[in-house]
Amino acid sequence: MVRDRIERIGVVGAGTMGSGIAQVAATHGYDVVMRDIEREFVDSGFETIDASLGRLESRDAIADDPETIRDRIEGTTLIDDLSDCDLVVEAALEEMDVKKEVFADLERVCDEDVLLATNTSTLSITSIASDLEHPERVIGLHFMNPVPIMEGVEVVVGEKTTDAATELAHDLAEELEKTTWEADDKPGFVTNRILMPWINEGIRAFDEGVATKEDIDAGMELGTNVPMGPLTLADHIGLDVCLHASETLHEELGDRYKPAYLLKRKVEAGDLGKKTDKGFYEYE
Ligand SMILES: NC(=O)c1ccc[n+]([C@@H]2O[C@H](COP(=O)([O-])OP(=O)(O)OC[C@H]3O[C@@H](n4cnc5c(N)ncnc54)[C@H](O)[C@@H]3O)[C@@H](O)[C@H]2O)c1
Repeated sequence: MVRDRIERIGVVGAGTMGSGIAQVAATHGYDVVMRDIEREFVDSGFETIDASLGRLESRDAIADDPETIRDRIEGTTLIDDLSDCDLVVEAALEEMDVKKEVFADLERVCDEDVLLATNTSTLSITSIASDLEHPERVIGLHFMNPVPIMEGVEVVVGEKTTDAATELAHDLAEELEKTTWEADDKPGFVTNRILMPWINEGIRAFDEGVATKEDIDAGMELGTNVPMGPLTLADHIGLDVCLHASETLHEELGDRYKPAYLLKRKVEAGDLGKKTDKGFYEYE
């Protein structure tokens, strides 16, 4: 059973992602409790939120004024202040020990029917929930950076996650005007499994002198129609976050840089994509 009447949302971590999630939830009328371990991190989260709301207001992109939205967010350093939340999203450091500790604390302070979501980029939802009494209400709710701007949210379903928890995660993301897709609890899910080798290859190409960093980014932007090249995107994500994600994937998946077997096979079969009307998709 998960509670589906959501009024108050807890956010653990007030960094890049946590502050963004708190902001988006408050923008959509939810009361939010944003928790970090030190007051200075909570304050810095509020600074990020103020700056972002200011930019959005100047573009007429928010319905309420920034102050009204900000007033819906309560900052705290105490985990117990999350006890009256109807749902919690964890966005603390990308380290298994930290996540496990946070979820053990959440299980202690939150009611049994409260959905506990993690914003992890690569760590296993099943592992994060493995020491809990109620792993069935743990799910991945993987927001993208910057949260107020990016439309997509990846819902990651752990071994023990119930259908009701999965449905609620999709519903909440949609309430926040996001569009979801679902991934199984496999390393890197959909996004980072594919994105991280791409970013690492961009970094290697730069290091090996294939082109300047500007030309690598321009090549990928103009040549493949992505909005940002790998080096610019890595800077936006945070190089530490990229490193953690890459290390997890490396540990779990090994060498992912060889061409995929299915790619070779499709080429040999003459299924070259749009130009032959068939690649991974079919075209008219
Ligand atoms: N940065 C991205 O582009 C991005 C994108 C998607 C998902 N993520 C994931 O989101 C999570 C957060 O990433 P981020 O970029 O916001 O990191 P960040 O370093 O900006 O923020 C993390 C915050 O968590 C706080 N924290 C650490 N331990 C805590 C605890 N026990 N309780 C409460 N707060 C604690 C830190 O003090 C820090 O303020 C990670 O799991 C990351 O992999 C990041």
